[in-house]
Amino acid sequence: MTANPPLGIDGESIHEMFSSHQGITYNDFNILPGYIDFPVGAVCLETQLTRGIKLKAPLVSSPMDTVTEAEMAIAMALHGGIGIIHGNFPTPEGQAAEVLKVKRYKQGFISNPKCIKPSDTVKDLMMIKAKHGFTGTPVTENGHPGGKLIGLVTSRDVDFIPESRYVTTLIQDVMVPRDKLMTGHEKIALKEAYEILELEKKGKLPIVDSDDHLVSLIARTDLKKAREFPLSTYDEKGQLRVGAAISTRENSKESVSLLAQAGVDLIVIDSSNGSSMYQVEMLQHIKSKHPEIQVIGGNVVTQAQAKLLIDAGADGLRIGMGSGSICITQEIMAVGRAQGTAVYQVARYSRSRGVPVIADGGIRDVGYITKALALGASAVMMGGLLAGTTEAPGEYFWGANGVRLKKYRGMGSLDAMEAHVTSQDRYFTSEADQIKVAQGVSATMRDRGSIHKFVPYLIRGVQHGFQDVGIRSLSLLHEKVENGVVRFERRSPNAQLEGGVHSLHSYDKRLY
Ligand SMILES: NC(=O)C1=CN([C@@H]2O[C@H](COP(=O)(O)OP(=O)(O)OC[C@H]3O[C@@H](n4cnc5c(N)ncnc54)[C@H](O)[C@@H]3O)[C@@H](O)[C@H]2O)C=CC1
Ligand SMILES: O=c1[nH]c(=O)c2[nH+]cn([C@@H]3O[C@H](COP(=O)(O)O)[C@@H](O)[C@H]3O)c2[nH]1
Ligand SMILES: [K+]
Repeated sequence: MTANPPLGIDGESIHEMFSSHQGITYNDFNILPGYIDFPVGAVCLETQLTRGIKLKAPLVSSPMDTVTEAEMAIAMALHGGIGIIHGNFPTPEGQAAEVLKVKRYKQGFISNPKCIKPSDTVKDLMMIKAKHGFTGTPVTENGHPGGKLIGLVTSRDVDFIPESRYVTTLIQDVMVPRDKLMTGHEKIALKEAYEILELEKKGKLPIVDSDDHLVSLIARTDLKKAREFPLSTYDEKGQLRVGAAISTRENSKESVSLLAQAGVDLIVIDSSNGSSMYQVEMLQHIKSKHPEIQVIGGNVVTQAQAKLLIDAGADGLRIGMGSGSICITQEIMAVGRAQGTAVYQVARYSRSRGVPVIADGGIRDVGYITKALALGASAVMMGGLLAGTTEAPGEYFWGANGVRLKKYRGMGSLDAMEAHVTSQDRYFTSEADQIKVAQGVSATMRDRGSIHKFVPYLIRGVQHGFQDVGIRSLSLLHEKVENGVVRFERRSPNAQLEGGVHSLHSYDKRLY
C-alpha cells in the first residue's frame, strides 16, 4: 500500500451524465464541490449574450407582458443584465416607445414626470400629489412630458390657498412662470444639474430641449440617493442596452423598422418552435435590412433546430420548450424537451459554431441559474422569478390571507391572447377557423420586492455557487465542465427530497 494512493473516479463528467438519452433537468443532478482559493467577490460572471453583445451578469428578463416593459428593462440593464420588451402592445408604436424609454434613460433624470396644464386647477394638482406624492409638478402646454414648458408649481405656491378655493384656482395663476424658472438644457450633465439645485436651493430642475419642450425632470431628493451601478449594460454611446421581441407574422416587419428607429440593440424572434420557414425568413429579413441589430432566434431544444437558425444568421439562440412555470406546451402539443438535456445538447452544438445560447424557462431559484450555466448556457432568461417584482408591469392586489400579489401569465394563455388582436391572431389555427389552443396558464405571484434588491441577490448567489464549484469565471466554468474537471452527480428521487427542506414542523424561508 502506498502512503498516498491516487483518487478513484468520483462523480461523472457532463458527457457521461447525458449519455443515457433520458431527458434530465436541473433538479435531477448536483454539481460536486471543488477547491476554494479565492473570495466570493472575485467570481466574474461576464458573458457573451450574443455574438456581438457582452453582459456583466448573465441575466435576461423574458419578453412577457407581465414581466418586461421599460421599467424592468432599465432595472435589469442597470444591474448588468438585459430586458427584452414584450410584443403584446396594442400597436407596434407602443412597443417602440418602451424601447425609446430605455435608450433615453439617464440616472437621476425622471424621463416621464407627471405634468399638469395651465388651465387645470389646484384640485387637480392635489390629486396628483395624493396619488404620487410629488411636491413639484412641471406645467406644460398639453399637460404631458414633451409639451412646451409653461412653468412649475410646487407646494410652496399653493400652501396658502384654502381648500374651498382649490376648484376655482387655476394653476396658471399660482405657478412659477417660465420666465422666472431655472431650467437645464437636455445636454446638461447630472453633476452640473446638481450644482444648480444646490446653489439655487431648488427642489426640482426641469430639463428642456432647444425648442423649450420638457424632456425630463431632476429632483434633488433623487440626486441624494443616486447610486452607482458598476455592472450596467451600456452600448457604445453610453445608453442602456435593451431588446425587444417580435413574432414571425408578416406585420412584424413594421415593428422591426420602428424598433430599429428607436435604437433597439437586440431582437428576439419569439416562438415556441423556432425551426420554421417563417422564422428563417424573418431572421434573414432582419439581418439584411438591419445588420447592426443582433438577432436571437428560437426557441429551440435540438441540435438540428439550432443548426437551421445558425445557418440562417442567428447571433444567439434561446433554448426551452415547455419548461416554463406557466407552460403547458408539453401537455397540449406533446412536444418539448427536458430543459437540462435541451441546454446541454443545443449549447454543445452552438459552441462549435461560436453562437452563445440562453437557457429560457424553469429557473426557479438561484441554484437553477448556476446549473443552467454549467450545462453550457451563456445566460438565463427568467419569467416567473422576476414577475411579482415592483418593476414588473401591472398593479399589486391583495389575495387570500392578506398576501400581496401580481399577475403573471403565459404569452400563450387565453388571457394574453385575448389582450390584443395582434397576439390573438397567431393562436388561431388558421385564419378561417378561429379555434384557440392555449399553451399557457394565467397565474399570480407573490410580491418579491424590487429588482434593485433581488437581482444583486441573484448575482451574489450565483457567485457563491461558482465559488463552491471552485471556479472563478463563467468562461472557466464552460471550459472545465467540457474537459471533465467539474464533476456531476445525478440525484435519485430520495436524494432530491433530502436536498430540499425536510423533517420540520414549520419553517420560515427568508432568503435575502
Ligand atoms: N418557450 C416555450 O416553451 C413556449 C413559449 N410560448 C410563448 O408563447 C408565445 C407564442 O408562441 P407560439 O404559439 O409558438 O407562436 P408562433 O407565432 O410562433 O406560432 C403560432 C402559430 O402561428 C403560425 N405562424 C407563425 N408565423 C406565421 C406566418 N408568418 N404565417 C402563417 N402562420 C404563421 C405558427 O406556425 C403557429 O401555428 C411566445 O411568446 C412564446 O415565447 C408558447 C409556448 C411554449
Ligand atoms: O408553454 C408556454 N406557454 C406560454 O404561454 C408561455 N409564455 C411564455 N413561455 C415561456 O416560458 C418562459 C418563462 O418561464 P419561467 O416562468 O419558468 O421563467 C418564457 O420566457 C417563455 O419561453 C411560455 N411557454
Ligand atoms: K411547464
